Amino acid sequence: MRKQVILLPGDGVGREIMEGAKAVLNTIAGEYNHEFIVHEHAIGGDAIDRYDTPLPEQTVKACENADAILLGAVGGPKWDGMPAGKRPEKGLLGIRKSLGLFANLRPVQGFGPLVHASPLKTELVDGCDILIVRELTGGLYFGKPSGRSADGEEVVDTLRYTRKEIERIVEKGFEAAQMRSGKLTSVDKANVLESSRMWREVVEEKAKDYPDVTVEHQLVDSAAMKLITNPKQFDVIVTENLFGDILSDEASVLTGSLGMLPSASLRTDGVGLYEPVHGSAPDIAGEGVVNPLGMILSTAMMLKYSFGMEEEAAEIERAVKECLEDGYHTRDLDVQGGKVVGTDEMIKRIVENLSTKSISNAICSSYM
Ligand SMILES: NC(=O)c1ccc[n+]([C@@H]2O[C@H](COP(=O)([O-])OP(=O)(O)OC[C@H]3O[C@@H](n4cnc5c(N)ncnc54)[C@H](O)[C@@H]3O)[C@@H](O)[C@H]2O)c1
Ligand SMILES: CC(C)[C@H](C(=O)O)[C@@H](O)C(=O)O
Ligand SMILES: [Mg+2]
Repeated sequence: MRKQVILLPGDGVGREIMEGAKAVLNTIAGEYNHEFIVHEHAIGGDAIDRYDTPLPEQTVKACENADAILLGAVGGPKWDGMPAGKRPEKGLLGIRKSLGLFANLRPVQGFGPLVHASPLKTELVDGCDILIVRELTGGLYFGKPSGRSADGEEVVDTLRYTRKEIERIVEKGFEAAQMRSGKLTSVDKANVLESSRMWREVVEEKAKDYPDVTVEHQLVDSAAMKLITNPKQFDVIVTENLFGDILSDEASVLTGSLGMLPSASLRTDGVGLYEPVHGSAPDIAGEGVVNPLGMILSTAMMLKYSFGMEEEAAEIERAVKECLEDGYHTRDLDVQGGKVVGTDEMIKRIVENLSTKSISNAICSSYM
């Protein structure tokens, strides 16, 4: 297969982890006789520095014409004082919105040595397999009005959803639950927010179309507590934009590191943007210690969801798993008895593992 992939390394550790994605794509291309035509474009702070905007027109055009997009991370203290429209994060929100990528899938799995890396008790984490389905192009992130009054003494952000926007993401949640264990937890704040009350209504209506799925509603505050006290009660969680953002970082604790989580941002056709859940990690950028696995697993998700390359994706997941089982990990993972290696060494080991194909033992095959 021949596929066009746009790389958006972005800021901070973004460029370091993108090396992992590139190395893995190169290896898969060689092993399976694919051709990945990659072009790099600017986004975030990098784009502000070079083009005075976090989302240059040429970046949007290239992404619109691509088969899929890989993104590292955006943001950092260098751009913290920028006005709202010129913050690096605007570039990320802008590309999600302009491509209509409303469905954000964030799988969380405690597997292999990761169950010991988590600060939670092993028996709580062992076997955890959760998919967070986060709405990505609505809610507080995009509602108007948003801003400050002229005297600077009042601020407003608007939480807005249309019924249609809720319906399409809730459907994704049901579809995912149907393909997995058949359990869907819808997370909202229906005791306070009108948007959440409509969300609940939509979930109830849609439930009639999916009689094989068991639905549960949870309020976001107690759901956040249960996520780390009894995580195995969850399979698919469907929730709105901001709740999904917060719950996914929290859920990363189950894996021992925020650096482990991949994500896919999708719409109804095959085009997607794939990025790790973590940010630009300015505190460790440039040190060569960042965990590249969230980015590498995001690359696997791209192969699976955008290109239908199930076997290739499973190979990457196997290589990651085996590398961790062999004891190699970056320093963010607190695995007793393991060997701490830097980012480059971790990438090198994954590539070596990939080149020695063995029976597939996918860790992420049940994403959706
Ligand atoms: N998708 C994105 O581009 C994205 C996501 C989240 C945050 N951000 C941006 O990143 C910047 C920093 O935000 P933050 O510090 O709150 O969150 P962060 O996710 O960048 O970092 C949080 C903590 O986790 C650690 N960490 C994150 N990823 C890691 C990895 N792969 N390996 C090892 N350690 C890792 C960091 O060192 C830091 O201590 C902000 O500008 C924020 O807006 C961007
Ligand atoms: C950087 C920021 C805009 C982004 C979000 O809030 O969506 C990030 O935290 C994420 O989780 O992808
Ligand atoms: Mg986030």
